Amino acid sequence: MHIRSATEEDREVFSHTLHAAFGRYPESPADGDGYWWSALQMERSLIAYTADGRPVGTSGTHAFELTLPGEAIVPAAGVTAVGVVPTHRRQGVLTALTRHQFAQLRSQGQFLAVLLASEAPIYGRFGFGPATYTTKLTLQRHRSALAGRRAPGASAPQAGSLEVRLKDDCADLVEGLYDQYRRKQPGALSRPRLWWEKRAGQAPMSPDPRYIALHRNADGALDGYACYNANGSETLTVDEIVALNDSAFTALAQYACNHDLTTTTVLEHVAPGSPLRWQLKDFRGGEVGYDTDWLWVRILDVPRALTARGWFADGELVLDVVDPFLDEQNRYLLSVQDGKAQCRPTDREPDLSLDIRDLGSLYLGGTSPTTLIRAGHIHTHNADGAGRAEALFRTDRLPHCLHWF
Ligand SMILES: CC(=O)SCCNC(=O)CCNC(=O)[C@H](O)C(C)(C)COP(=O)(O)OP(=O)(O)OC[C@H]1O[C@@H](n2cnc3c(N)ncnc32)[C@H](O)[C@@H]1OP(=O)(O)O
Repeated sequence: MHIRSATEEDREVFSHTLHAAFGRYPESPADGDGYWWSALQMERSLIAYTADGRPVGTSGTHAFELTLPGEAIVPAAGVTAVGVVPTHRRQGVLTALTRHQFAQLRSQGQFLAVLLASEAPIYGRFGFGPATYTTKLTLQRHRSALAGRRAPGASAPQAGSLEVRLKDDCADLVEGLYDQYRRKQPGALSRPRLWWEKRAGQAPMSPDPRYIALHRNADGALDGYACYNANGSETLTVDEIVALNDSAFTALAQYACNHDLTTTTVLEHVAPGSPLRWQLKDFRGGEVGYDTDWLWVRILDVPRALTARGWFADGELVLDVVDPFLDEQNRYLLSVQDGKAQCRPTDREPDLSLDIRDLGSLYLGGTSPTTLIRAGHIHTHNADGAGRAEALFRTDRLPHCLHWF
């Protein structure tokens, strides 16, 4: 087997090999806009060939920016289009593609890779850990009334306004709002221009017909949108609500739940920690479903990764990090002061011993160290290691990623 980087001329071969891996016939010729793979950059993609020249495996990366805790924005390679044709599975093709890809990424100075996993058991062995989570909230219209604010002494924000547009009539506003939102939201990815141009991915970028409810604050400034469709049924489905503040999110959710001729509203991609359920008069009015992992993180350079994010408590922790896939083991002293970290090799006794995949899970602040200690994945060497890790990795806002790729 040999692996080589693809070129634009390989797009058709790449697409057919990938689709064969999924057992799904391509919906259109490989160059068709409006399909998720049209935003793939061939020069960032790999193809694996058998010794006799048959293409059997694919993988690629998107050039994303990822927002870290503390609103640090860093490059992240979005691993995608991973597929090995059924006749060549379990012979190490993906393993070889991933080794090749990580070597390339490291040689380019990249320190983070991220992905969405088609199946959860695939990627842990390569050092990826689930780092953001998502839920689907289903609300019955008759149980979705809001309770109103009750914070003693706090004044209610001034009411904003809503406007309904066809998605294709306000694509530029939606793109701009998403970009403002993702820069503040830990765990969020950029949506590169190419995705909007190619109408790649899922709504609101894809050509699927949708309405957009735009929200403006009391001063008339745009601060959120909901992308939705009722499709003539009694269920209104909201693909995503993107809001620059909680008031806009609440107003858009309330709008979606109060739509005439519908009985049920499904909010896809509600962030863990969203205040919405707490705002309902009936706490059980929202049924949580599809509570699952979303973005997986692979750290390729521990010191660079840990010093890139913002921190919210001072402290020190010695981490013994094993990376079985890359056959590496290193011990680091992580010291945080005034929101900034230093991370250096050390020979001090460790506080925690952990696998690189578990460090990936902790990295964005969406997974508690205590949970992974209790699960038996992280070993703590002293009585206060868990508490110090908990205090150190905690963030001001839980990470969330809306982007599908
Ligand atoms: C980010 C994305 O693009 S997600 C999309 C991933 N692609 C798909 O789901 C398409 C359908 N599946 C496939 O194409 C293939 O089965 C792949 C890509 C998931 C795996 O490719 P393979 O070449 O078979 O993987 P490879 O042989 O390198 O396997 C390495 C190890 O992972 C394990 N493994 C691979 N796939 C799976 C799986 N789906 N579930 C559990 N274990 C798996 C193998 O058993 C092997 O374990 P071992 O080292 O203990 O023997």
